[in-house]
Amino acid sequence: TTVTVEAEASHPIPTTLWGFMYEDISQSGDGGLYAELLQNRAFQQVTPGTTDALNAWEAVNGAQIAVVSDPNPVSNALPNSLQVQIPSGSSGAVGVANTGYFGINVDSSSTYSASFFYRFPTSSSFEGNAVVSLQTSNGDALGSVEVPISGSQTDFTQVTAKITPTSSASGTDNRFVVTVDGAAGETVNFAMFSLFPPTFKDRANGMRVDLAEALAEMGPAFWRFPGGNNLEGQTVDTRWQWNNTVGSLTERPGRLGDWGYINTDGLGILEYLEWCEDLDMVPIMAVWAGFALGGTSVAEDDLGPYIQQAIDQINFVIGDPAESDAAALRASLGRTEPFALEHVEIGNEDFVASNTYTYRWTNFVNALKAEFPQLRFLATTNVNSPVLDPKPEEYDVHVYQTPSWFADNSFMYDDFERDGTLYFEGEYAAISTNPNDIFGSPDDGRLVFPTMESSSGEAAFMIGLERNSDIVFAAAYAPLLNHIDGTQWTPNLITFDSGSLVRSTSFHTQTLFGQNRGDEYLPSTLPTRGGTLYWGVVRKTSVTPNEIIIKIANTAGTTETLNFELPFAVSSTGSAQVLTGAQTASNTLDDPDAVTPQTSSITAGQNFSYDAPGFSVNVLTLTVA
Ligand SMILES: [NH3+][C@H]1C[C@H](O)[C@@H](O)[C@@H]1CO
Repeated sequence: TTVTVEAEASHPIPTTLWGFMYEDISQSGDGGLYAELLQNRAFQQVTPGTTDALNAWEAVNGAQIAVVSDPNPVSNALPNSLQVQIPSGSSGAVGVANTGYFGINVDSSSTYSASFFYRFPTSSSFEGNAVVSLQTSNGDALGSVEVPISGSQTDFTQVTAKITPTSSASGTDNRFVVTVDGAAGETVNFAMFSLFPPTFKDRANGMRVDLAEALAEMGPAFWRFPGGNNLEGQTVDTRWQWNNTVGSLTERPGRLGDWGYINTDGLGILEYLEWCEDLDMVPIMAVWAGFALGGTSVAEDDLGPYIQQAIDQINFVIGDPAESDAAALRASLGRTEPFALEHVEIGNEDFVASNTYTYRWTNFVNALKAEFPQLRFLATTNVNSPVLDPKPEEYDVHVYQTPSWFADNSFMYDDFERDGTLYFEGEYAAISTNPNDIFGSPDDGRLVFPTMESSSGEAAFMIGLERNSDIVFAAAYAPLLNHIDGTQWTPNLITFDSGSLVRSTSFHTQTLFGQNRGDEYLPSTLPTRGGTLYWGVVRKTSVTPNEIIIKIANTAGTTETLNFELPFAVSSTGSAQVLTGAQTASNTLDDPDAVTPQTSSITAGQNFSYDAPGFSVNVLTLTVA
């Protein structure tokens, strides 16, 4: 294959092109990126007296434990507490243990911040210590600290403690334990426990370090949040609501998320926005748009309060504290300056409810555009179907398909009319090798981890997105994260457990694109539509001398030779970063580095040839002479 490259750029490449779609799915947030180690820490949204209410909690040494609706709760947002009754005649350390999110990683090089609220429902003369410890599941102490508690305390008060383990655990089957001396035979109510390891950039209430660092490696330019289906709620009342996710953790009620587990909302709108700044990402923020996933659409005449909530949400992000209560709330939480915000998405995947989106879109966008004329709003129905008023400036397009679909549709946007509309390829992934059952189970073709076949297919598609980045301003693989022990969707970019993570072959593909961006697109001989070999050429003008970056995807199993003919001289040697492996090669938690990008130097020059291995993603970097 001969590839002739033009000297004149066709268009600038948007800085926002490669980034992340995030939602709390498969414990991506709670139990994942959000660093809180305790599951069910505050008994949010559970029914007192039930077994489920005690999820992740166990009695220690004979304590009688139950979640109760507390007559004197720690807050109105957290009405439940854990009542621990120590039978008279007990002896030794008696209390409760939390098993975390399928385990707790304990590293002796870390100091852990523990806290809980307690009160004695009946005043007592007890004066003693609670022992707060990290233990292996068979009771070996890893670290512990004592905190004084008093029977005179009948209103909730918070105790905090730092635990520095004296040894690291061999695995993650560990527990957080709070006990008192059983001889006292007391009853104690506990509320909102918490256990944090060190966090990314040491932010309070922050992110798990290894996951945050892996995400940063991909060089993302944007962060779409809070969903995805998890924005929507199965019902109107359980939708994501920005104002329930801000302020003190004792003021956040949590909600039943759309993926079947309770969201603490400890990772809330302000934490998301600060996270965007920590990774130099622009937010693409969604507002709830009147449709709940269970099928309810709010009637047009009833949209007012929800539109106001969206206006408040946006004002929390960019408003003037002197003009808006929501912006004043932001300032009261320490952030006077507005955040950067340009794109607001109206709903999620409203093609499932396009019959009501026609009026929901019109009402939301007309109101929001009037309040925030500088913002651009994204529609989430199929492009121009139904026709929407006002005509959307931007659409969020999603596709989950087979690896070959992605190669076959690398030219999808070449055929789009250039009418000023911009496109966000907001979710895409090759998820199954079975075209007749894309969303099926692993024994019917569904991928559990990405493979070199799926990742090279995605790369072919991404090469098309980059060629069409005059109208495609952003694109994200989805979903981003999953906890191996609490997954609702595969494959994912990063799979993790309580103590480790794996960078999938698609993670490496995203990194190869995110870390090798050009500023402008150089047209070249077009790949064959429906073929198996794809390439694209960009120029990086932000460095001197400029760099020419050539991305190549080979979605077939055989090596392909490309002969490049450049319109100007480049250095005689260049670098090649190559991700390649067998068709079904995957990185897994058991073998996290089975397939990793390899960098080597290549012979280059104005005319040179390059052999792209079978099932490969290649990035060639040349220096203009
Ligand atoms: N159903 C998919 C599409 C939706 O937007 C996401 O929440 C889901 C997984 O990424």
